[in-house]
Amino acid sequence: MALTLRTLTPDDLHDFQRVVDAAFLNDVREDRLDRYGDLFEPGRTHAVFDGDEMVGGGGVQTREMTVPGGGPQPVAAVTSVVVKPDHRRRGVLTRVMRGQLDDLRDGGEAVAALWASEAAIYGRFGYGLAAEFARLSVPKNAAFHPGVSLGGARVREVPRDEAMPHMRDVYEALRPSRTGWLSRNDAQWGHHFADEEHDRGGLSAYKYVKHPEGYAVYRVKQDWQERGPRGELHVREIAALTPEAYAALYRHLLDMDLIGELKFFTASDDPVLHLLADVRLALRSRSDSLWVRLVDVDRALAQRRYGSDVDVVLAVSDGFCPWNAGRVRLTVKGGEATAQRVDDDPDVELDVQALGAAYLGGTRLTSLARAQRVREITPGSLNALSHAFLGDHEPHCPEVF
Ligand SMILES: CC(=O)SCCNC(=O)CCNC(=O)[C@H](O)C(C)(C)COP(=O)(O)OP(=O)(O)OC[C@H]1O[C@@H](n2cnc3c(N)ncnc32)[C@H](O)[C@@H]1OP(=O)(O)O
Repeated sequence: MALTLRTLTPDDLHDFQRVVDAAFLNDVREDRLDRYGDLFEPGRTHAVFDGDEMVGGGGVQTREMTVPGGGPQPVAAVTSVVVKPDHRRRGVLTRVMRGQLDDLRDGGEAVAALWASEAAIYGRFGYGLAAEFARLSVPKNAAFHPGVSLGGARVREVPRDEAMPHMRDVYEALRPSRTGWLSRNDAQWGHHFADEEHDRGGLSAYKYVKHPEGYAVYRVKQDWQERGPRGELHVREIAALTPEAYAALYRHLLDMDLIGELKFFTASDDPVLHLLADVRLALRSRSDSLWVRLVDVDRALAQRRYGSDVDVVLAVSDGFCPWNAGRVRLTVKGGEATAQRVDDDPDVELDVQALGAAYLGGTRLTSLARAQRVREITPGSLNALSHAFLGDHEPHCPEVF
């Protein structure tokens, strides 16, 4: 099989959408081929061809992602990585990853990030598990601890048209300080809150809650049982500028009549757990969310800030992007970092995958060392480095892209 790789032209977008549908086992809807067109950037979307047939591909969205202390920074948001079911395990994905990362090296973003459909796929390409999300389920009427203030502002259910501009303002105000949050253009806002019948998975249309300092968006699954209604309220997104607004929005959702339970996915350190008087009422599980790849280790390391001063030489290995391999001195003074290539003896040895995992401050380098993914050479250097990488909150990406 002679495989070739190239980026798309706008004329290829329908074919690419068909490959996406085939790969994700979706029904191909010819009338909906334009639907995601504005999410793909043809010049940044690679496709692999077997002769004339497009058999796989993968895209990059040009976005920003907030990094610890460094605010929003450019990120290559990798999306729609797909191979047709009859062309798998023949290296098509590997060709796409090669093309993407080579292009990024050439003046692109220093960091790439993605959500993985399966967790075993991307480690080999240098992506590390950088963030987790929590799945929470909280019963209706769960009480808050007695010190909680809901403030005095009114919470209102409003139409989508009224909610959207307010949501965008709140999101933008929060984004610079929320590690893992992404910039969203109009198309991405529209896609994230797409609300046609088949987007709903059997649930209601979105309902929008507005607080002067926050918002929540949810769907409902009705469930009329013999003992009374036990509907499910699925929170799509909740964001608030103040603790009072946050508590008021949750109180509104938790006290909704006809509902038995609130279900949502959120940051693994979501304060909602600590709002509850009885934390065990919240059933919770965690899973991987963002996978991060440092495309240019030196630039990426200098792009974020750190929690404490440190001066260590890292011996970095990188099998897939060998330009990153070598010794880098990371020096942090007052939170600001420089990363310079040196010949000095290394203090810590690690793979680029481990650096990607630690990058957002959500995965401790000390844990990675216990998992034999990081090796301390100079005693004490690992603890110092691990501590410096931690952020003041867990990274979270509220949007699967
Ligand atoms: C960011 C995102 O878009 S995530 C979405 C990813 N896409 C999907 O899940 C859609 C369904 N799956 C697919 O389209 C394909 O199976 C893909 C894209 C996951 C893999 O594509 P392939 O062309 O089969 O991968 P390729 O042949 O290049 O495999 C490279 C290596 O990864 C391994 N690999 C590929 N897919 C998987 C997987 N799902 N689980 C574990 N290992 C995998 C291969 O075994 C191979 O290993 P080797 O180098 O040791 O031989």
